[in-house]
Amino acid sequence: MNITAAYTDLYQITMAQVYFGTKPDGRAVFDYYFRHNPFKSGYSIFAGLKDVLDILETLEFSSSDISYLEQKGFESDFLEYLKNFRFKGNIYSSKEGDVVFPNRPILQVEANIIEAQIIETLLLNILNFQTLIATKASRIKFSAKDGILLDMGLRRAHATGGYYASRAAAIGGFDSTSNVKAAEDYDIPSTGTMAHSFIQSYDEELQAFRDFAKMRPENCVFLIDTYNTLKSGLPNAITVAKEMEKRGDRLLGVRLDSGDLAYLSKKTRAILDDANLSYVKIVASNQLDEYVIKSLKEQGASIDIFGVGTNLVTGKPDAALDGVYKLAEYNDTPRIKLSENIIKISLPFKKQVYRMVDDNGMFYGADAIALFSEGNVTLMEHPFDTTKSLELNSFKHEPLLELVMKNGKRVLPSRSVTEISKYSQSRLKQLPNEYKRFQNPHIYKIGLSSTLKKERDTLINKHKF
Ligand SMILES: Nc1ncnc2c1ncn2[C@@H]1O[C@H](COP(=O)(O)OP(=O)(O)OP(=O)(O)O)[C@@H](O)[C@H]1O
Ligand SMILES: O=P(O)(O)OC[C@H]1O[C@H](OP(=O)(O)OP(=O)(O)O)[C@H](O)[C@@H]1O
Ligand SMILES: O=C(O)c1cccnc1
Repeated sequence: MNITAAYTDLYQITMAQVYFGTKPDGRAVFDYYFRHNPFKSGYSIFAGLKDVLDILETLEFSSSDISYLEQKGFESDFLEYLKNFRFKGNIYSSKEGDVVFPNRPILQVEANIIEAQIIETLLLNILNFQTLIATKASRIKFSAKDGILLDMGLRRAHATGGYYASRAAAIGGFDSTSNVKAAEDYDIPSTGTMAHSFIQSYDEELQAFRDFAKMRPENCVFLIDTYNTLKSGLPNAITVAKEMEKRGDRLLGVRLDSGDLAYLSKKTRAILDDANLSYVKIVASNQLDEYVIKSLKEQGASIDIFGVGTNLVTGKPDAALDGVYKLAEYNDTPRIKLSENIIKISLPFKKQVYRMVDDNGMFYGADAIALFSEGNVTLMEHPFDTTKSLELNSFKHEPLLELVMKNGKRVLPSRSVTEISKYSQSRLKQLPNEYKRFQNPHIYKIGLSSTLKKERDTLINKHKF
């Protein structure tokens, strides 16, 4: 997608002009984090990093952006600066695909304050959306278990968001997408079946299947619910599957898109098996989500492949991830944002986050945040409850934030969607099941090093009225 530096909120540019006029060399550290897991989930899957880094490496204001800002009254010396604008900062980030939790830095930007401010909106826009959809996809994968997952959502996505949704779905565990552009650009497997319109355009359903099977025998899947699933679609599919066998072809599957998917899939499986077509797979679609798929599994539905659209790409029922970008340090001095709501008080300083891993390689259920300069952490304190703390000496400490961009250039090669997805699955295996259940999942602990907590409390007291 062609994104220029004007892909931001106006107030970022307005603030940037003031910085330009008063402290053009200021250095800032900003934290990206979110406050709640979406979908009442016990975890989230971090996604969108590659797109952010790709965009930042070449981000510029176009000449038409500059003309527009000129009309808005921005001053000429500032516009000259914007003409040569480049992001030249450093980024420390969690790995894309990692399992992440609320209220701990997932990514930190360390840059000139003007640059760090201008990129805020695009960074939030991409990370919040992809993390939301990757988390949804991962929950659907959790329900589908070994079932294959197809993303069919582009038509129902929020306009061009469908492009990033398909990438995020693949990171969260989807096996392929119907979205040709996303598949092409991100090297995601693409697949597809057929629409009702194709069958409706023929006088006879049987002829529709015959033509399709002759011209597109590879990975051929018949949609069998246009007129009557068990009385018309399935018998016609079986007739054509037998004709395909005579030509040395094999029907890949049939798709159910309405009705009781548990009942129809079991009946369809039995009838296909009776016809010696046990290799023909059953695809199901129709407003599926993690709960419907879980229920279908519990009912013993015979579904090999789940096609999911609307509920995946819109992140239903949660419209957005509440990710924020907060100033933590300015010119090497710590900064804080206070709030009456203690969960909204930001954390000062450049930081590192350590994940506690037990002897079996499983996550213990605690991430500890420390000053970057501390180097490690031995005791983690509850952010506000003084009676709660955790000794960390018995765990392996995994630092989660790594330098991914230095002076505006990537320092690590970008990974393919397949690699990120595999990494995500392996990290989810390390997360104990109690954090993955849908109802009242265990709450993963986030704590502060004693030094960070003390420094934060000093700042709270300094700014308290
Ligand atoms: N056995 C089942 N258990 C739980 N949910 C199911 C089952 N079968 C289907 N569903 C889900 O129930 C919903 C049924 O949708 P709906 O009421 O629109 O019926 P429909 O069969 O799609 O009718 P239409 O012919 O209008 O498409 C869908 O979300 C579908 O995935
Ligand atoms: O239900 P979703 O999870 O959003 O999955 C995508 C839906 O989109 C298609 O229907 P549509 O009616 O748009 O076209 P069709 O004629 O191909 O069925 C497909 O048949 C699915 O039902
Ligand atoms: O390939 C399919 O079956 C498909 C693709 C998009 C939407 N609905 C179905």
